[in-house]
Amino acid sequence: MEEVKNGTKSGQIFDKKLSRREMLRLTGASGLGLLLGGGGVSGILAASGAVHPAAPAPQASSEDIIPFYGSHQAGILTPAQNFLCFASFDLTTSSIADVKKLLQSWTTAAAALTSGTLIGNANENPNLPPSDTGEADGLTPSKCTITFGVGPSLFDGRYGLASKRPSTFADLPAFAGDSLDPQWCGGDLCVQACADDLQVAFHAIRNLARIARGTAVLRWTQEGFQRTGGADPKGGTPRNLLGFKDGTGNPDVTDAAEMREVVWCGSESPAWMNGGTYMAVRRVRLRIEVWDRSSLSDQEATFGRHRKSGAPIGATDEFAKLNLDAADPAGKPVIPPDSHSALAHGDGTVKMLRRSYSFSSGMDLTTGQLDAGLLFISFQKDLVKQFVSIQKRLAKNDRLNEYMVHTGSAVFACLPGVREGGYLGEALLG
Ligand SMILES: C=CC1=C(C)c2cc3[nH]c(cc4nc(cc5[nH]c(cc1n2)c(C)c5CCC(=O)O)C(CCC(=O)O)=C4C)c(C)c3C=C
Ligand SMILES: [Fe+2]
Repeated sequence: MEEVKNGTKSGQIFDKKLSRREMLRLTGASGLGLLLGGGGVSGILAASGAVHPAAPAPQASSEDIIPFYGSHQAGILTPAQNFLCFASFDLTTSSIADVKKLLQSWTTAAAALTSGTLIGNANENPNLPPSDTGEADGLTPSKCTITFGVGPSLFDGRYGLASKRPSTFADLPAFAGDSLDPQWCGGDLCVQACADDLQVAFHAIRNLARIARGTAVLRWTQEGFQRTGGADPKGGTPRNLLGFKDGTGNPDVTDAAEMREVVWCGSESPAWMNGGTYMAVRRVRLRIEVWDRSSLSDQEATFGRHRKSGAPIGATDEFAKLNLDAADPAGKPVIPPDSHSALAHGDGTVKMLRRSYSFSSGMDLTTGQLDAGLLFISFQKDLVKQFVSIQKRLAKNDRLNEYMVHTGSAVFACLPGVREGGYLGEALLG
């Protein structure tokens, strides 16, 4: 391993054909098995920090590239791309140095993946497993963003980080009606890869998991989708699987002051989270078979909005303000107080930025029903004041509860953005 880290020998690996004997000598006694079985060449490259972008894909144009480096991570305010591949990881190492090395390697790899270049420089050598798995070779970057977070469990006793955990950063409390399956919960690290092409997003997760071998393993994954830009060239608010426009009431991501108020952590947070944000993830299965049998007026009363326009009940403009005081001549509220929008809105002072994706993961073999729903993702600067307070209200009274069940839950601290030459989590682990 050491030999590979040092310049000349790694140069030999990449430039010259190696005999089997040379290969064994280079990789040490158990080396080749280790190389191929755990992490392969990209694992070695990752461990040595030698993951370098190759030549850009010829078709890549600037509109296809969302810059990876910046003061905040991409994939948070970025308008949601067509596809999502989400992965939660468990660390298997007991060494904080390994965690740091992994985040350094992920940083270099993510910069390559989001610019549409191959990972590593062992993609031509017939004697080595390629350092990039290749399925995105020649594809455009497709607006790929890769957003990284760390879970509360990173701050348990394993890495000496307990004193750095912000007091409000903990697993979410149990909510009424939760039916969580541990298979869809938690994680030490998360990676949210979004792109306008599913193969590009999948490629990102696959290669980051490959690089992590020996240090972290996948805990759970979920793919997601929304309507594509091709199917909706005007880019209206996407509809969820219940047929309703979802995202209308989001705060304006172009309003920097509002984003500082709602999303970005500032000086009130520990320095390592300055410019970061907290992510809440809930895997929500929708009872679509039940929903499909309910009347349009029941459906609209459930959301407090019209299905066709997305406007609040009683209004015609999708973006009209929710008037929760409006009443009909008999004094009955026009928007049901237990509708999803009314409860989520509350008095309008507590907001979050939602960036969810629909999912369809085959069927439940025991019931014959679709395992489909919403991978709810929200970003906020304070999980307790924002996500928890809204979800408590919803869990208790939301009309939508009849049609959904929360089966997975996780929270992550999405690290601040990375400057060129820096790495993810530098302020936490540096
Ligand atoms: C705790 C936060 C929320 C969860 C969980 C949640 C689940 C969930 N939501 C929909 C569909 C819609 N949500 C809508 C609005 C809305 N939802 C939340 C929060 C949670 N939703 C908020 C804060 C808001 C905005 C309220 C406001 O101030 O106006 C809407 C209406 C359109 C819109 O504003 O986006 C829909 C539709 C589903 C299907 C779901 C779980 C599966
Ligand atoms: Fe909602």
